[in-house]
Amino acid sequence: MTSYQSELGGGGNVAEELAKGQRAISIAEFFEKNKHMLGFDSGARGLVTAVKEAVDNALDATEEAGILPDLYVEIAEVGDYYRLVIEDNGPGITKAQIPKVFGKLLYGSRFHAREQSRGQQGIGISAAVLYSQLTSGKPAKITSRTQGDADAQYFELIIDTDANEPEISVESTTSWERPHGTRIELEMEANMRARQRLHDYIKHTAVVNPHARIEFREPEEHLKFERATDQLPAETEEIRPHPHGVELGTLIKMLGRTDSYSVSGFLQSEFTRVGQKTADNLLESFRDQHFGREMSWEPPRAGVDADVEARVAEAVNGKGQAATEAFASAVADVLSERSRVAHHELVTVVADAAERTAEETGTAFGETVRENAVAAAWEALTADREADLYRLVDEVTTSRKDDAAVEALARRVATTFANDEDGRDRVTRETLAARVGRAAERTKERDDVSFGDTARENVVEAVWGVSRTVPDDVPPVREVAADRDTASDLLEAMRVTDILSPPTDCLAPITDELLEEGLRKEFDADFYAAATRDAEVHGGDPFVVEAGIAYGGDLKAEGQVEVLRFANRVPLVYQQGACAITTVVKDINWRNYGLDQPGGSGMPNGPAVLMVHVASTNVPFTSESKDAVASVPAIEDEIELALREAARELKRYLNKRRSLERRRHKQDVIAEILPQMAEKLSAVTGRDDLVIEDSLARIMNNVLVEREVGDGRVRVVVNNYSETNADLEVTDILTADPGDLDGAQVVPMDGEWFVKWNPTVPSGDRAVLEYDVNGDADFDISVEGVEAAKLTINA
Ligand SMILES: Nc1ncnc2c1ncn2[C@@H]1O[C@H](COP(=O)(O)OP(=O)(O)OP(=O)(O)O)[C@@H](O)[C@H]1O
Repeated sequence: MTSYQSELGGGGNVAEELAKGQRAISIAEFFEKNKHMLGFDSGARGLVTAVKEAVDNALDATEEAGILPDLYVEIAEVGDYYRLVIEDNGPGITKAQIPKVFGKLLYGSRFHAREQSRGQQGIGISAAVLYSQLTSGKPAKITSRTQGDADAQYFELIIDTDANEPEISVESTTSWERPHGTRIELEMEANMRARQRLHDYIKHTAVVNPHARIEFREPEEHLKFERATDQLPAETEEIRPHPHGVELGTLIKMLGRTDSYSVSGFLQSEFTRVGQKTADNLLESFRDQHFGREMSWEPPRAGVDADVEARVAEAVNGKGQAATEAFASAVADVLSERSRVAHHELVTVVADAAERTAEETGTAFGETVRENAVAAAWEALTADREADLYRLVDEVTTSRKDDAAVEALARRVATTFANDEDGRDRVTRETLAARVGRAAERTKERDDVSFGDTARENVVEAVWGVSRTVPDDVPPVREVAADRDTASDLLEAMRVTDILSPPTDCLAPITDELLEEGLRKEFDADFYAAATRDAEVHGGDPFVVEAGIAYGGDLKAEGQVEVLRFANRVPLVYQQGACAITTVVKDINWRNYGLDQPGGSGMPNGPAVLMVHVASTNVPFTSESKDAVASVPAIEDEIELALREAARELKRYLNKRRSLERRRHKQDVIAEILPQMAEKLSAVTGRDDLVIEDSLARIMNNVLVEREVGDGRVRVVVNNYSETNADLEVTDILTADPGDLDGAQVVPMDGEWFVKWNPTVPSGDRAVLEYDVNGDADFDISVEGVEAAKLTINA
């Protein structure tokens, strides 16, 4: 580093020297030096990232255009470099846009759109171009043809990193066999050390995009993933942000930009799920946050010392006795009917009484008289705050509390209202909690009685519950935007108001069925389960988490389970350890769900694959390379819930499997002992051999199916020794025609007859299924509706 220290004593101006070297840095220059941030840290990884960026874009573009994707990905060695070609059958890119899309970082169509897409920042493919030009010095070659165009456009370009602008070397038209789509050719320094990851990425992309056809050719292998469905993922709609989870800075920015004058209009036009009713609720909460609520008090009973009527009458001057009395009694009458009255309610009561009295007596009660009347009545209402608060506190604190202590606490809280200069007994919830807290501390110090957190919270809740939201007008948008505290009050109101979950038509989850289907296609296991959660919100963006589990079968039994991570249908290949999905997997106690987990935390072991998909209009990644989901608590919670949902099914399956295994073991033991006992018994008693199948089925509480054949009559006898009713499907396959049968379905097929019954056999009961056959016949029976381990067939 250049040192200016020696110059300090010489009167030189270091800041000015430094200023000479200070200049703006273009984003392209920045990433040229920091390519690892975009996932281009090595040749092996660079290749995976470039493929990923181009394939993600191709899938986004085709889906957006409603086209079933047909992709071709080729990696070939050319001299010292690798050439990467990616072709899609998407809508193509217009001639004017091609240079910017590929030759300018941070240029794209998705950054400002609240809609689920693989691309987010407009940096991916231009970063691949940058990496290729840096390592090979060769330009990117782009061919693109839009629908209906006779020719395709062809460009060769690099990025001018000083300016972050495209530098075009070739611009022409060309013919191309694809009627529409885009072809990208990049040459780069690379290697195939990450072959497995590359294969995994393509394979898993095919799994979660069953509507795509992907052909993948690399130096050693040529793979084709045919499409499994012609169904495109549900079309997504762009949405506005959801009020839950928006951050303060964003809110202030939105307030500054909106054309709305009123906060209600702003909320309704800028956010999703806010209609008139929700906006009203939200404003009510905003008022509570911003102005505080007004405490309401029980009106004094008529005739007592604080008589409202007398006080009001006293406060009125010069209106004549009759009118004054009529007015005072009108006020007192209405108040006496109310259980509680807050200051602004009193103002209305007085105004109404004034209007009515004026109509009846012809005497007008102007502003000053009304104000005096309000002040007088308010004095009467608040004359004994202490007694009122005592009743509230007493109701919500345990009966074990000493009466004097409750009184002391009530008195202290009452004093805070009395001392408040506002005079309307207005208080925010936060201030109220602080006041109750202080009063409780005092009561502890002075009276040695403690009110714990719960008691304090109950008192706050009781007071807040009887306090009234004020009718004041909320400030207009421009005032909210100009004051950080007011904006923060609005934000808090947005957070606490119940608002319908965001619409999910901006998201395209895989769905639990397809997720399970995908796992089945990919993994040979014994058990599969999947769960899709309802949409939630983070930072104003909706998201859905899905999880799937495959277990057993051919899955590797030793070592840790495999975790497949997906974000917006894109497999995440790198940085597993830094991903919120991994963290959540490790934090779950998998022993509860029947998986082995040394030490009770960390990655579980065993023959299982865990799959998690996070779909959102804005997936928060840990870095620009989009390899790992960031630790956002709302998302982590949903990942956990989705995994647990699927894991509960795994647990049920494993429990059942274990109990069946135990049963099978018991049955094996009995099956071994029983014949020996029967033999001994026959020998001792000298009787014929005993039929033991029946006994075995009875001991094991099985369903026993036996066949008896005699004189052309076939009897299939079903004995249900189990403890539950059995809904069975019994199919007898025979080599002779049984003719038409009552209660059974007969289907002839290739010289065989399938006779099918659907009997329901109650627990402890039996069913007899009969038919006739002519001549000899072979039989083969199959029974569905009861697990193999609980079935004994003797037929
Ligand atoms: N194959 C393609 N067909 C049509 N349009 C494309 C294609 N590839 C890229 N685009 C357009 O170019 C834009 C920029 O792509 P880029 O990969 O740089 O960013 P992105 O996909 O929007 O976001 P991210 O940086 O997260 O990948 C896209 O938003 C899209 O509009």
